[in-house]
Amino acid sequence: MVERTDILLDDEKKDLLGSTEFEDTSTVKVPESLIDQVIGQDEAVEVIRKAAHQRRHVMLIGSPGTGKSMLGRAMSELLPVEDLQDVLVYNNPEENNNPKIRVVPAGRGRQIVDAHKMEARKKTQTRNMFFMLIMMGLLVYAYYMGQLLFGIIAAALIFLTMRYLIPKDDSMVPKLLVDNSKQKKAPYVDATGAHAGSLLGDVRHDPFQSGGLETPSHERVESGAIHRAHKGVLFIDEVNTLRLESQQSLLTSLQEGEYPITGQSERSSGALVRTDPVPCDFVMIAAGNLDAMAGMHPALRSRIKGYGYEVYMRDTMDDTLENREKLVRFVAQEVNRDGKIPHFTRDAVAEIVREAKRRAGRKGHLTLLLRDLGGLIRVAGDVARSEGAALTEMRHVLEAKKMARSVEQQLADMYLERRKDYSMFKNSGAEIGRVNGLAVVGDSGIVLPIMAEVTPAQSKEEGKVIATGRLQEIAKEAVQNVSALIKKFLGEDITNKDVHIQFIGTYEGVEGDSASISIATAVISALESVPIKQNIAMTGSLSVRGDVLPVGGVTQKIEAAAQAGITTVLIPKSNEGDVLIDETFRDRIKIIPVTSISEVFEYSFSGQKPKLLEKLKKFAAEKKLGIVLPETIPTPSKGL
Ligand SMILES: Nc1ncnc2c1ncn2[C@@H]1O[C@H](COP(=O)(O)OP(=O)(O)OP(=O)(O)O)[C@@H](O)[C@H]1O
Repeated sequence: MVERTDILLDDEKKDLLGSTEFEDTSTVKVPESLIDQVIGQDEAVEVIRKAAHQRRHVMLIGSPGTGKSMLGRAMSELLPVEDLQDVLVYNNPEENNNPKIRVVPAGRGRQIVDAHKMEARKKTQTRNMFFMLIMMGLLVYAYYMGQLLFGIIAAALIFLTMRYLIPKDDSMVPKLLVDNSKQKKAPYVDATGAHAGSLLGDVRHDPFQSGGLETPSHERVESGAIHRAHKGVLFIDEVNTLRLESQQSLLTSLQEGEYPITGQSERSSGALVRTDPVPCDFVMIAAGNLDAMAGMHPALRSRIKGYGYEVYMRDTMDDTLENREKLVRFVAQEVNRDGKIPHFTRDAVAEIVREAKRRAGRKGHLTLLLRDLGGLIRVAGDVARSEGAALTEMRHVLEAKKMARSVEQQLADMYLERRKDYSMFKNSGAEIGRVNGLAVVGDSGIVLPIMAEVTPAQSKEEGKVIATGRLQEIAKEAVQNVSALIKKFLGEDITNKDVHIQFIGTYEGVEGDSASISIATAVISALESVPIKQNIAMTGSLSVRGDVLPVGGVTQKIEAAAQAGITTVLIPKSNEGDVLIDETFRDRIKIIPVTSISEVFEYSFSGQKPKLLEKLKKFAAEKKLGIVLPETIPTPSKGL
């Protein structure tokens, strides 16, 4: 069995950036178009290009921060700008509540409105001139009649009437509903979380609904996101969060390519108004995670399926030199986009690449959760800037890593503190039925103590497995599977016993089966009264044959164990390559990859275990589970 403390160290000794030539990121070439800046999502990029050409809708499903909205913006750059149009809404003198719609080429709308305004202004000026002449005549007449005071009062009254009571006649001036005059590319409209009004358009309420003081209804019409996205891209993240009625209306607008605007609030005077259909010929990008897809209106989903593309965004990309070079470009892109932070030195970029490997949590991969990585780049740049440094260096990135902790990491630290306060976990000595398991909360690891206790069965018929600690589906199943295995494993009838398994301090709930080797160890320890070393923590999934299978988040788990003062951690051998622990922890923890549950026992049980060994041998002899056993359970090696 190999003990590894140097996992991935060899790899780090190599230059992470290979022969990529650059001194700092200021010399790295960044492509101009947004679509060429997208990293690691080749399939999505190809689909977006195709969909832009064919004007098809796209559904992008995947983790947040992988570039979904970036692809939406990129698509808008690919759509032809010549097709853009302006939309005007006009008063309808015959039916005030049914404003008329006119579509003109982009830029023309503003000219039309200006021309109408000019005309209305001229009309008002002529009218004002007329009133002025009357006032002057009145004053002259009053002067000659010796009634100047009366004349002044009358003129003032005429002036006030003209100024405040006679409304300006601009009811014929259309309103520019969609203005594309300044657009250099097709519009990109983000309608994430939009309520009905902002998505589909609205008509404002008018408190003065009659008597000549009312605002003409066409002036109260407001465009919706679907109209502003006409000939462009409508991006909706978490499409399932839109109300079902809104999704239904969205579907209608997709099918028709036009959608009238009406007041969305039933009790408002706006609800009486309904315009002619307003064009909304957009390409939709619906984004979200798998839940979003499940919660989506089925008809809307099938429309996208039938008339568009669906892509699953990737979370990681292969760790090749070519992809590392793309990350170099990513750093340059993010620095340029920020505009304030200094460029990165080669070493600083190497540290970012290392972090991308670490965050991938998978052997031979680099993370594509690039928004988060971009966050780290900005914090590092800010640290450098606050020091007045000309370039962002590696030490700034290391400093930023300490500062840019996610809420989950902060939460994990809080739990750690709390557990320390109440001595909830141990890192020395040995104890029966108690294991330091490991789990991941968000993107942070935590030590998750698991206790097992065996008591005579409460029910007469059969003993039960009782697991507590807010276990969710998969975790519950894991507990059941492990207990079945243990019964088989020990070859002992434990049907007359209740096995209590408690996950301690799991306020955040437990999901997954990565604690199954810990559960097995805790239960067997409790059944056989063999103490477990508390300086050891472990993670791994257990097959029904007794093999230790891979789990997720090993790096974070190992770091959490080290932070809790644990000195040895057992991980599945197949996860060996995924380990990329932070330098600060490297000397503090020994990592032992294991392949079978017997190895787990070998390392974690303390003292002599003749009875257990006997059982294991018998068990192996029956070859039920294919476990290879040592001749004797050895005294564990130094430091364990
Ligand atoms: N694949 C990528 N290539 C280059 N940059 C990326 C990529 N993914 C994310 N980024 C960077 O992260 C930023 C945020 O990403 P974006 O908003 O597109 O993610 P998203 O998938 O839409 O997330 P959410 O679903 O949370 O909105 C981008 O503006 C860009 O700077």
